Amino acid sequence: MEDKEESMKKDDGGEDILSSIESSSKQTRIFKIIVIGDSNVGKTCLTFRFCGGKFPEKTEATIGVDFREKTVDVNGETIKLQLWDTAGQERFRKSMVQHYYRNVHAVVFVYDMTKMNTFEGMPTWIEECERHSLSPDIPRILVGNKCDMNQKISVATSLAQKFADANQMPLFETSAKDDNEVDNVSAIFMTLAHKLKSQKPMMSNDYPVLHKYGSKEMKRAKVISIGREPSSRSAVCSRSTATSDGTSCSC
Ligand SMILES: Nc1nc2c(ncn2[C@@H]2O[C@H](COP(=O)(O)OP(=O)(O)OP(=O)(O)O)[C@@H](O)[C@H]2O)c(=O)[nH]1
Repeated sequence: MEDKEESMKKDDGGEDILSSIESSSKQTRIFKIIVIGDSNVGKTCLTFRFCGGKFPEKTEATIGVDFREKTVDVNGETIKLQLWDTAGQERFRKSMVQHYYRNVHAVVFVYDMTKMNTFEGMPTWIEECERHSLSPDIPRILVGNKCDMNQKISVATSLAQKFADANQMPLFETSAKDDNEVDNVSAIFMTLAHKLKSQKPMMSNDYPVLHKYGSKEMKRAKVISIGREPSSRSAVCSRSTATSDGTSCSC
């Protein structure tokens, strides 16, 4: 004879309830990572490379924020990284800045290895984080981008490493453009994912910002062209590398 409880499950939809309780307890954790730095350093290209797997053929200056997500596996747990690719240009940031810094779990600071002024701007970006009350304890990573342009590098690794050490963050030197650097680009975000895994969860239905500034609003906030052409340079990075544990070395 069929067990009474078992028959109730089937008759009154008990099985569905049980499985929905089970699946909600396994909800994917979501972590918000902001990517900041001066205009033109390659923030959009880095996030696109990580989430879309390739270098975008054409990019335009970001207005407000652009938004990408990637689901990754960290030691058997599926977590979602929500990347906020912010505008570098002051005039395109103003109205959105408050939103960037809300509920942030990690920060990626990006400079262009061929432009010293973008590296010199790093303290200002750190100060902006502090001004918006970001805890100094949240994981942060310093990224030197465009290492493929090895003839034009103006920010020495030793200098960047010193700055990274002084600010207690790992340094990655990489290229969003160079296909050989794809693993290093992933390593930036996977390093953060590993650090974040041990942190307090943010469940998908606890996260209104995802919906408000996600799919809908982000599409609207997307970019207009200011006529920037994609770079025509192509080079093989012989310079640097980053490893998944967040270290950086010169080769
Ligand atoms: N050579 C080279 N060019 C790159 C690399 N990453 C980005 N670029 C180029 O740099 C320019 C700016 O890239 P974006 O990703 O739009 O820069 P951004 O930091 O998002 O700029 P804003 O949206 O204005 O803040 C584009 O022409 C890209 O093609 C790289 O790794 N190597």
